[in-house]
Amino acid sequence: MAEAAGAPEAEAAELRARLRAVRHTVLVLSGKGGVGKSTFSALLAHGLAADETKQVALLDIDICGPSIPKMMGLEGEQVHQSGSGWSPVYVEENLGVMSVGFLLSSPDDAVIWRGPKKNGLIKQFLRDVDWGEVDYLIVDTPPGTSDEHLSIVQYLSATHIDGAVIVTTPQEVSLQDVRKEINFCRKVKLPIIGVVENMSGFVCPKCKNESQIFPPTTGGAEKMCQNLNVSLLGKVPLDPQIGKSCDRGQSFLAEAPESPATLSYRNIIQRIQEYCEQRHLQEEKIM
Ligand SMILES: Nc1ncnc2c1ncn2[C@@H]1O[C@H](COP(=O)(O)OP(=O)(O)OP(=O)(O)O)[C@@H](O)[C@H]1O
Ligand code: SF4
Repeated sequence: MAEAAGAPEAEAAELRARLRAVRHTVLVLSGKGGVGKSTFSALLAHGLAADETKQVALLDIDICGPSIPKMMGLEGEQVHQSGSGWSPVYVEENLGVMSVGFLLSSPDDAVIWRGPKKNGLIKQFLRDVDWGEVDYLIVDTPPGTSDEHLSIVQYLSATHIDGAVIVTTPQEVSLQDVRKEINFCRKVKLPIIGVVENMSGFVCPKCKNESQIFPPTTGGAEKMCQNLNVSLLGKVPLDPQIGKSCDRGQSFLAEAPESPATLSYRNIIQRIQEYCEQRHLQEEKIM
C-alpha cells in the first residue's frame, strides 16, 4: 500500500511507533447500515479472544452510531488516561475495546460532527490508545464509504492493514452497495479478505428446516463474489438469539455454541485467521 498517503511523515512515524506491536489489522466494512456489521465485529473479536493466548483489540470508529459498547457489555464505561495514552476498556484480560461511545456523556447523545473533527478523532484513537502488544486489531467502521474510511485507510497505511471483511445480506439492495465497497477497496489498494453473507436463511430451531427470508434475486453474495473474483468467507443464518445476546452485552458464540450461526461464525473466523497468518508469512518472505 502507498506509504501513508495523506499522512505527513512525522505523523506516519508517530502512528507506526504506536501500532508497532499490532500484528494483524482487519477492517470490517458494509455498504448498507443494519446488515450486522457491528455484530460481526463484536463476535469476531470474541471469537478470536476465545484463544487465551491471543490479545485482541476492538476499535469502533462508527462515530455517529457507536453500538459496540452495548454489544460488549461496556455501556457507561469511560476512557481512562494513563501516562502512555488512553487505556482501552477491557472485557476480558485479552480483549480491549475503544469506542467514541466511551466519550459520550449519555448513550443517546447524537454525535453530529463534520469531516475534519471526525478525522481528528480517528487519528487520536490510532495514535493515543495504548493497546500494548496485540495479535488482532479489529476496526468496526460506519456503513458506506465516507471520510472516516478514507482517513482510517490513509492513517493505517503508515503501518499495515491485513485487509477488509465486507458484511452484506442476500438482498439485491445490499449487494449493490457491496459492489461499491469492493470498488472502494480496489481504488485505495485495501486488500479484501472476503465477503460475509449475514442473515442468510433461517434454520428453524425446532425442525432444523431452512427457509430463505430474503430471497436473492441475482444469486446472492456467492454469485457476486464469483463475478468479482472475491472470496465468500461464509454465510451466517438468522438467529434471534444473536440480538438477545448482543443486547445483554454477552458473546452469542459462548451462549449458543451449537447454533448453526455459531458454527458458521467459527468457520469464518478460522478463515480470517488463516488469511492473516498467510499474509504475515508472505510479508516476512518479502522483507
Ligand atoms: N445473523 C443474525 N441473525 C439475527 N439477527 C442479527 C444477525 N446479525 C445481526 N443481527 C441483528 O441485526 C441488527 C443490526 O445489526 P448491527 O447493529 O450489527 O448492524 P450494522 O450493520 O452494524 O448497522 P449500523 O452500521 O447501522 O450500525 C441487530 O439488532 C443485530 O442483533
Ligand atoms: S417447519 Fe416451519 S412451522 Fe414447523 S417448526 Fe419449523 S419453522 Fe416452525
